[in-house]
Amino acid sequence: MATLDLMSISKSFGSAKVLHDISLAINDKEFVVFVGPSGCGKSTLLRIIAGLEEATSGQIMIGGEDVSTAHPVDRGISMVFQSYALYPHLSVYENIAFPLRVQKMEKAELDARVQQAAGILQLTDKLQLKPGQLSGGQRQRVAIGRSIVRNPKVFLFDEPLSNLDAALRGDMRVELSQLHRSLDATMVYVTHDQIEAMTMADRIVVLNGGRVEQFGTPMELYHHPKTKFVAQFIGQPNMNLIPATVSAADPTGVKVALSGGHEMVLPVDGGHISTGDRVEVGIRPEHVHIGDGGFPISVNVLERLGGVSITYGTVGDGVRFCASLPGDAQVQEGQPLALNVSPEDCHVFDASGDVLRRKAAPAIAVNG
Ligand SMILES: Nc1ncnc2c1ncn2[C@@H]1O[C@H](COP(=O)(O)OP(=O)(O)OP(=O)(O)O)[C@@H](O)[C@H]1O
Repeated sequence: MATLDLMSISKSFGSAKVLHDISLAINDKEFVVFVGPSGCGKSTLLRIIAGLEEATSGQIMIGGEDVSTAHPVDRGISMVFQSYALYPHLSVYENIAFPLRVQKMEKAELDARVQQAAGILQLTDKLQLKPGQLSGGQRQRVAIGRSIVRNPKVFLFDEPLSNLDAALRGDMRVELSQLHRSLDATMVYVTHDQIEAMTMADRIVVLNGGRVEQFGTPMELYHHPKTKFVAQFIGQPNMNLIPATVSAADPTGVKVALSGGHEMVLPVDGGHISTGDRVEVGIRPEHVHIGDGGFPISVNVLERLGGVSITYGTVGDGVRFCASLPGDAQVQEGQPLALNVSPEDCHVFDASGDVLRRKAAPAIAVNG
């Protein structure tokens, strides 16, 4: 069992506190992605798990065993870095075999493990080449191979795809997901790319300023973001945020006037807000459709991508708005448009950026 438990991990560099009381319980065989903007502490947290950095306080358990003070090689982890860190003068075979040579593993066992890793990573016919003769994606696979042969309890990946071009990154995302399935291993993966997080993770940890904003499945984060930060970080194109003023609120719903005056009743818990409060209404670009009675948007730029038409414009007092409409949508640059959205698809954020809990039942009181 390779569970990974982080218990109240904090980290300071001098007087700068970069991780604040992080607790996470990662399941055996789970693929967890740490995602967040530059400087939010993702790499530091991964390095603390690896034992390359010491936590200021807190505990790390791998497979139920406290490894907080264990040496990196004794933690049962293996880390793949952004820079592949291959030895240029050694063959692919010797690069993959390297950690086993250090362990002085017996030759037959070593060869079996290298051949098995090479098979999984489709490197069997590349074993005699030098890293300089490989593509970027193949080099990263060699680095992963070196990780696999050690049979770790937990794989750690620190932005392993960021040196690859976009097309190759897409291919490698699929390969890594397949690798996770075939190895059935616990994996923790750091990236600032929300698409990598959404496509590969069983669960995502969104970090912001050294704190966990939310920990959940990709779809939980997409459908039920707890904060404005998560809402805007997850989903492509980004969620729109329209400033609005509350005209009625109670625990069953809120009535708001969007910037520009369009009124909506939204089924969220307005128990702690009052008439006159300023909120923001979050609407995903893919949740709007053209229709009478909707809120008006003036269209500035239209990108016809074939299947969809990405429509950029403004709402109310110049609030930028992006709509993802059907490829053949009747839209023209410079023309006004009315967009409808189902109230159930709207998110409402209070002044501190926290979401107002959505109600399962339709709003009654403020509807009446
Ligand atoms: N050795 C160090 N000494 C001092 N400050 C550090 C050190 N390592 C990291 N930091 C600081 O800790 C914070 C978190 O850094 P970290 O590298 O973990 O962020 P990150 O989320 O991985 O960012 P990126 O995506 O840019 O790599 C940053 O403010 C960084 O400047």
